[in-house]
Amino acid sequence: MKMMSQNELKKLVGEKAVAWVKDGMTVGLGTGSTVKFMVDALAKRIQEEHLNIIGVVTSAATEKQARSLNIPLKSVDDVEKIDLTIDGADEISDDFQGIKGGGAALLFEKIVATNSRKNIWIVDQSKMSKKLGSFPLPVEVIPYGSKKLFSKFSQKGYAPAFRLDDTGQLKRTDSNNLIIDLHLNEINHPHELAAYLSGQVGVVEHGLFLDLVNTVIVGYPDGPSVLKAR
Ligand SMILES: O=C(CO)[C@H](O)[C@H](O)COP(=O)(O)O
Repeated sequence: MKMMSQNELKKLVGEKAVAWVKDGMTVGLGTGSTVKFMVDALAKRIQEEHLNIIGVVTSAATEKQARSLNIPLKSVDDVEKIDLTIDGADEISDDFQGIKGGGAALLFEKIVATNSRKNIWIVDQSKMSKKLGSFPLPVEVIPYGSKKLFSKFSQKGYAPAFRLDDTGQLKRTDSNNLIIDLHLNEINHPHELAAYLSGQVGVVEHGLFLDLVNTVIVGYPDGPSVLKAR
């Protein structure tokens, strides 16, 4: 069998996922390289099948792509409901908990996901793991007081690192916040950690997406596998 590259696996699941989109739906559009394939495939379906779809984006990057493909868009605040959100993920555990935010879009992604009736994650096989924690956990923080939060995380043994952009400057999110990545290796109690992080003043959001996903589409070299989470 021909080995498929990671990119080919991402394309496979991106194209597969748009089969869940039905005419008339409001669809949350995630962020990242896998979602990019999905948005391309969705635009193609909208055009070829004359579908009436409203997209709700989760980042400036996805907005730019969707607009360039003429996908009609609305803000999360201007739609009554989101039928379905299709997004990528950085790590998914056996029990379908997730880490997201590798693309620094976790805040809008979580707002859209928690306002969606159904959430589908699309990933290549490398994102699946037994237990969460091998992917550094992104925490979005406001700049003021961020060094204090950093010290707290350090004292707790979370091995924090401020995320940098391509030019070596502190990475700014779409909301002009900063990202602290926590190098945890293993997350044994994700709900407890999520509650702790949410309780810290200055933390805007964290990348633990718990009890949120309904369906995961995983790209394997012999084809996509559809897993029902809840
Ligand atoms: O959470 C995200 C962005 O904040 C992405 O969904 C996640 O990083 C996966 O990205 P990719 O499809 O490029 O691997």
